[in-house]
Amino acid sequence: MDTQQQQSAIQGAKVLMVGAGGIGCELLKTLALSGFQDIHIIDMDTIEVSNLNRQFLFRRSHVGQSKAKVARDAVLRFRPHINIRSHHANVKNPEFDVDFFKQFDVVLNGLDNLDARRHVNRLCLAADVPLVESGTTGFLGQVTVHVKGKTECYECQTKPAPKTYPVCTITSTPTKFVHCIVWAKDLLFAKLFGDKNQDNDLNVRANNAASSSKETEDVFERAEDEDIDQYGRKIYDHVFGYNIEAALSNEETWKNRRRPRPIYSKEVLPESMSQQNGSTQNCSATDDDSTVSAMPLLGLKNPQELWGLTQNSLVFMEALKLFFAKRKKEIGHLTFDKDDQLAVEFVTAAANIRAESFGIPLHSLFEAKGIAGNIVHAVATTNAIVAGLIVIEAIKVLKKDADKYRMTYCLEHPSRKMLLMPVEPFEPNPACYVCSKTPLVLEINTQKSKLRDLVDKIVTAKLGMNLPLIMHGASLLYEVGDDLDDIMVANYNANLEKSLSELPSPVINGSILTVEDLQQELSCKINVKHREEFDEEKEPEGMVLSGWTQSPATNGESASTSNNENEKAVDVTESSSGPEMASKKRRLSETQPENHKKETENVESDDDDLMEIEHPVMVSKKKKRVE
Ligand SMILES: Nc1ncnc2c1ncn2[C@@H]1O[C@H](COP(=O)(O)OP(=O)(O)OP(=O)(O)O)[C@@H](O)[C@H]1O
Ligand SMILES: [Zn+2]
Repeated sequence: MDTQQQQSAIQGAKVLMVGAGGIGCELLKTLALSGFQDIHIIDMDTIEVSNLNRQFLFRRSHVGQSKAKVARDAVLRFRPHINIRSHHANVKNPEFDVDFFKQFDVVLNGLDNLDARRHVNRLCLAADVPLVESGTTGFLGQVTVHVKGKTECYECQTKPAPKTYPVCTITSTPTKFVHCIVWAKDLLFAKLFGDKNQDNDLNVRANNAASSSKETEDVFERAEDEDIDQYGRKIYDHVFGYNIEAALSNEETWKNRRRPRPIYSKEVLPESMSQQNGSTQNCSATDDDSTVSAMPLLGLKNPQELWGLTQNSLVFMEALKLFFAKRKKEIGHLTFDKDDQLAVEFVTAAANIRAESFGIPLHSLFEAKGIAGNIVHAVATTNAIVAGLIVIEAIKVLKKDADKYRMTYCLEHPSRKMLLMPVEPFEPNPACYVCSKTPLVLEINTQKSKLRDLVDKIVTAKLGMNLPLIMHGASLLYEVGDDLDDIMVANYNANLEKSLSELPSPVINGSILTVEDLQQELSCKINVKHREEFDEEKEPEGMVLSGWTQSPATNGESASTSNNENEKAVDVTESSSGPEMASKKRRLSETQPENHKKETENVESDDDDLMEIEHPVMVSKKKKRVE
């Protein structure tokens, strides 16, 4: 195809871009400059100050406005005659159904979360529209191409589960700062300011459980007339003092571990907090409650500075008071948000006090925020490179140049002098439940587990279904939708509370469930296996879903790259702790079988196990796409 034909393919194409953030801004600009003329953008977010350093289509005056709309307007200024439509909405909304997707020639993802990526993958499969998927994490990035029936879909390869920590490490025996952060944000912050009804393992208790000074259930409740300073000290003493003492009384735990030190407020805080320069009373009446912060009240300016125990204790108290004084209405509904300054201050301080107690090095607010928010600082250049690669692949897709499709990985360290590693796409995984409709196996205690557990932990969390429907034989057990009448809703709600074996159509060992999402046009079968016991640490969900494996046929085979210099192949494996590639294996492709050469390189991973990020997934790439 000559340049003229390529240009007309570009000009005639209708493109959907999902996400107008770091990658999206670059992508929209590159699409417009490459000659694309009909572009839809979906983004659900508004612009934040923290976006401005890299999302260059946005200015300070746009803060609070729709990303999709502002991005559109910015590009129309230098390409006024092209057609750009913006949708300030969640791509999971029902209006973006299969018919909506069918109008596009290609869909380009610039998203930042697995959930939305999976949803778009399913709609692209259902609408039979090619998808170019992307992601970046710092210096790492990737662009992959997914064409139904020809290449693997986005979900053909299992994604590494987010990093989790054993409950007892978090509640009783932290050894790293990240453990203290998880405790401060998921347990303490959630207990104080989040939904009170949620289960919470906050209370560290000795096995005899007798030594906690108070009825733990009551400690976190603040009585109407309770003085806020008293309340703050009570929480402080409970979580950093009594609970540590209670834990210490369990001698077994500390046989081979460093013993933590209980810390009480009277050791570190002045008798009266009003003696300090910080006090909520000093807050000016004009303060915007949503941006309220403890740091300025305590004369703390530099987020990169390391605070000592006393400063952390003061921040802890001050932040807690500010939540009650300024953000009372939100208490009971808050979840930790890395962009919520007061929440970050509270979590940093609490994590540091706990770290001090356990002899773990303290961290600055800046560092703590990065850990708590799973932040890997974005690199604008990686986004720009990835956006360019997306457009290159989109053009190949439009030209139907299937043999030229490439998945490209941006590496942090050169490998054979290359920072961009192109790999041929692979064929669909026959064991993929999304594109190959392979049945799944669920091991579950059918007598104890409720339908609600199945819906929450498997259908929603694992299978990523938005509007699920669950059937057993001809019996409809559960469905979600707007058009259900009251009787149906009541029936389904009643079913949710029943154990699987008590359902109107009992689900027992050997039962086969059909789970569907009508919006995603996805249906899969689940073979149920009854199992009595689950390992609390290793299988905390109390059920195990399997059957969705890497394609067995793909193991050990190589893939050729586009770089014909040596026809190399890459086998990129992600480290369990994050996006760093633990090892990269390259070998000569099938085109040079007599020379099968294998080498492994280690790429240094300089991060610890601190992230649970949703990031580009670098997995083993093994089998060539069917031509
Ligand atoms: N379900 C969704 N529907 C529509 N847009 C989405 C959805 N999920 C994520 N996005 C958008 O994808 C974009 C991802 O961009 P990016 O990774 O740069 O994140 P960000 O939120 O802009 O930045 P940061 O997370 O670093 O503060 C965001 O603008 C976000 O609103
Ligand atoms: Zn698949």
